[in-house]
Amino acid sequence: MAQNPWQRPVNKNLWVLWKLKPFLRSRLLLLSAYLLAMLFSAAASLVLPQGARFILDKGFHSYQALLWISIALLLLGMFTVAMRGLRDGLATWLGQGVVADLRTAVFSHALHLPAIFYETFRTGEVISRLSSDVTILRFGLTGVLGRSLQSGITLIGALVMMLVTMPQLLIPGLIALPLLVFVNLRSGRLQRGYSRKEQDYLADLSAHTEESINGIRVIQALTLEPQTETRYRQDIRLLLGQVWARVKVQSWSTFLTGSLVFLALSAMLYLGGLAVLEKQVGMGVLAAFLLYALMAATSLASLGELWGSMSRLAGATERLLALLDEPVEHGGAALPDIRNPAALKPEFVAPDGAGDFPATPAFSLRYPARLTLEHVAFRYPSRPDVPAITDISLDVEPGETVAFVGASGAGKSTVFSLLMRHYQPSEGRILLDGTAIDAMPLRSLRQQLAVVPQHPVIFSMSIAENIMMARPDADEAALQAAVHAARVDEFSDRLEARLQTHVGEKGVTLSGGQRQRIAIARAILRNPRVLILDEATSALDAENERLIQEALANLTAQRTTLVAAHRLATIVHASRIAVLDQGRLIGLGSHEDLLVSCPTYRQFAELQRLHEQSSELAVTSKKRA
Ligand SMILES: Nc1ncnc2c1ncn2[C@@H]1O[C@H](COP(=O)(O)OP(=O)(O)OP(=O)(O)O)[C@@H](O)[C@H]1O
Repeated sequence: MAQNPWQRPVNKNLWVLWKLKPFLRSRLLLLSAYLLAMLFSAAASLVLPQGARFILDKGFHSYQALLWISIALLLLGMFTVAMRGLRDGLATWLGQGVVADLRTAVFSHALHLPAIFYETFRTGEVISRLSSDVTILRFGLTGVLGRSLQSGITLIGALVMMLVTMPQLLIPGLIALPLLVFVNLRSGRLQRGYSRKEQDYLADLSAHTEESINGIRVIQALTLEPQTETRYRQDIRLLLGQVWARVKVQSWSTFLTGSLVFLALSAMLYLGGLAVLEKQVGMGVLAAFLLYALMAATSLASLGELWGSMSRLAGATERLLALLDEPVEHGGAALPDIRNPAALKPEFVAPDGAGDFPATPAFSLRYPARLTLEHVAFRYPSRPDVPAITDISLDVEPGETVAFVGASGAGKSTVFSLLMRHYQPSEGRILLDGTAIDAMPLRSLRQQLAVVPQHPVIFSMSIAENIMMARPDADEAALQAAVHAARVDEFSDRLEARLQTHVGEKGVTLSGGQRQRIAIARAILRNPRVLILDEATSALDAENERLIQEALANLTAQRTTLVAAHRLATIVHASRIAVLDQGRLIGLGSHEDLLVSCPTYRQFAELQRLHEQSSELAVTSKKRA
């Protein structure tokens, strides 16, 4: 995994902006039109002071001259504002387009980042980069392209015109110029540092906000509101500290550059006034010179701003591009090539293995898979000294159901994660029909599997949409069949909008068991070759579990199934049972065999029987009461 951008060395220069070049490449025509509009706009504003010079020196000689010069000035002014409008419009279009592409690239990339990335990188941080850094980029880029770039050209033009008009008056300007450049460079550098930290603190704040709002029920239940509020206040204080530091530098810089500019302008006015009094030049020439000087000063101020915003832009760009540098899942879908933004269009995204397996597989054309684990060992990257799985070998026949049994933390879910290729085994390999899963396109592999997890993730949409995610083009009959088989209709029929009922964020309006039923319906609809049930019925009551077990029995009969379960009722139906203990496979066989050969299993079965008996007793006495 690449270095966590959180700890990346701070980029000290603006070259990072050069990396945005690929995003401009696909917009060369727009870029050329923008550059032309900007050049015309700069040239036209540089001609305007000449109009003032003519009016003052020649305009008062005759009525006709005054009229013609005024008309010429009007036309020039209109041309200038037209070019300016065009420049701003094109700049916005260009800037927004670049940012939209970059944002899409980062989001697509985030979709393909491996599990380990999300273990070390807070989701709130990713969201903050995609929101606040993108906002900085959006406004910054549009501003830089809109005004500031032209300022550079105008500054050079104004200096040349000043040199041509009254070279001797340039001296105060030439004295002030290096000082102005120094102040701007210094403040730009300081602002960049503060701005980067500001964004880091903002990301921290977003991450904490997200964590707190997501865990609001736990916070309220543990009455942690005051501590959470204190942490939030601390985050805000840190953030404001950086903002204040940056604003202080910004204000000082504005004050110093403004003072220097006025000093230089006053000196020019005085020296120029002396030349007019001594009749060396006309009023018009001095007026034109002063207008150029003013133009140069405002351009310089604008360039100062450009330096500041380029610094902020560099920080935001660096943070976004850092995400793009993170390696994606091994064998993951083809990534959008940032050098080719055309690749960001949907048809280019994730073509990997798409043809290997149809998205809507007709089950009759399929066959159950053979699954083989060969000396598989694994340690979580975030905990490399503790083995999670040690030397597991297992051959699961096509259509067989193998139940994984073991204490909490024995490694059941880890085996499933390895099978889904969320992680790579540290040793050994996993084969599907004799092919190492590493060698398969990730998409093909995952299209053949379906997992019903212990804690299903439900999205903020309707029940039907949540189920259809498993197979977006399934027809109504298939949906209804899955809904019925998973007993979703048992609760959806009681809701006013039935399957169209919106379930709220993360399915908050549903019970744990109802969420599990939706997840089971997804798996039924997906119709996979290998079904993984990771304590899929743990949140169901006995009655519903019995009903769903029937549906699951139909489902598992036709495919290879791996089950992690605690309840004996589920386990005894499996063809074989794999007993795990601290990541090792310590027993494999039927329920009856293991009762004889595996003391750990015997103990487990005994405990389960006692547990189930006491649950039944509790239910019976509750019913009696
Ligand atoms: N993301 C992770 N990073 C580091 N260690 C992990 C991670 N996930 C699980 N582990 C560790 O790996 C071991 C196996 O965990 P696993 O979740 O596979 O157990 P399990 O048998 O499924 O447990 P349960 O029945 O409680 O779900 C445990 O010691 C656990 O702490």
